[in-house]
Amino acid sequence: MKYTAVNFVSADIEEWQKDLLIAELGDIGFDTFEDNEDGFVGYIPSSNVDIQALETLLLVQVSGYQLDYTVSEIEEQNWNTLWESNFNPILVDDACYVRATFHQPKPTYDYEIVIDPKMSFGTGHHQTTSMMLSFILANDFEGKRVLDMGCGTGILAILAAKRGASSLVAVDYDPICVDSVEENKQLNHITNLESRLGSKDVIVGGEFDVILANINRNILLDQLDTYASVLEVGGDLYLSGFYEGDDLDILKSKCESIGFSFQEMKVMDKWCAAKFVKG
Ligand SMILES: C[S@@+](CC[C@H](N)C(=O)[O-])C[C@H]1O[C@@H](n2cnc3c(N)ncnc32)[C@H](O)[C@@H]1O
Repeated sequence: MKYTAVNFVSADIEEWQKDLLIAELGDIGFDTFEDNEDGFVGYIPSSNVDIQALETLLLVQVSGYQLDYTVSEIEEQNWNTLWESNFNPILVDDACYVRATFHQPKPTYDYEIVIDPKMSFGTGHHQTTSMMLSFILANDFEGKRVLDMGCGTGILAILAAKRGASSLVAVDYDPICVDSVEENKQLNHITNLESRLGSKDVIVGGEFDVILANINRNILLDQLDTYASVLEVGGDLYLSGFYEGDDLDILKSKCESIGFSFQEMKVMDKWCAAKFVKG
């Protein structure tokens, strides 16, 4: 499988510039980013990218930051070895230890998740994943039917399973992520998790008590009506992948207009996560 990479060639690219690039490329489906020796790179499966949208975005937006960039296609395999050298274990809220297969187990913590992310997003290192894991740790999942939309590695569904969820559906439109969920559920001995390839179309008609969706503002806005149609009254909706401020206000007002009430939000480095309940 081929990936399209946009490489921002600058040794001293600022953190705020990276955040903006993540937000803007995220709107057209980029979800994997990393620093490398030449600068900052965003990746997307080539089959998911609209090259015209990408070129327009780079021309109109990114050139405004005066950043040089190159666009290229890479093979998935090249990238797999990169994350392995960069992935350190991470501890969330002193309770959930996330590690790769090649790290030593740490039985000291309440929950341990073993992840083999390959090309998928979701190791707990990104602020949005970390805040969603915090929500899962702090809320009741016992006996709940859970949907993890935009599941990446499946990390959120895996923690929800370990917190007692009765059944889980993990959905991603990227086949690499679906393979990754299958692999990660074995690594974590999870037997009640079903992975599905697709998007909001594959959940129509479903019934869930909890929805977890860490994607990005525009995709969430597009999918909220579907979430409302498959979530039970009183069910919990956790969203992330957007910024505090305007993004949050826009999502909040859309949620409230379709019957969700806002409960709580978390903010980490400008990223935001929010909990809503269906009225
Ligand atoms: C930010 S990652 C989140 C991964 C993981 N849930 C986490 O919290 O770390 C977003 C994921 O959503 C998927 N995605 C993006 N747009 C989607 C869409 N329209 N339908 C389904 N999945 C989508 C991407 O492939 C990616 O795996």
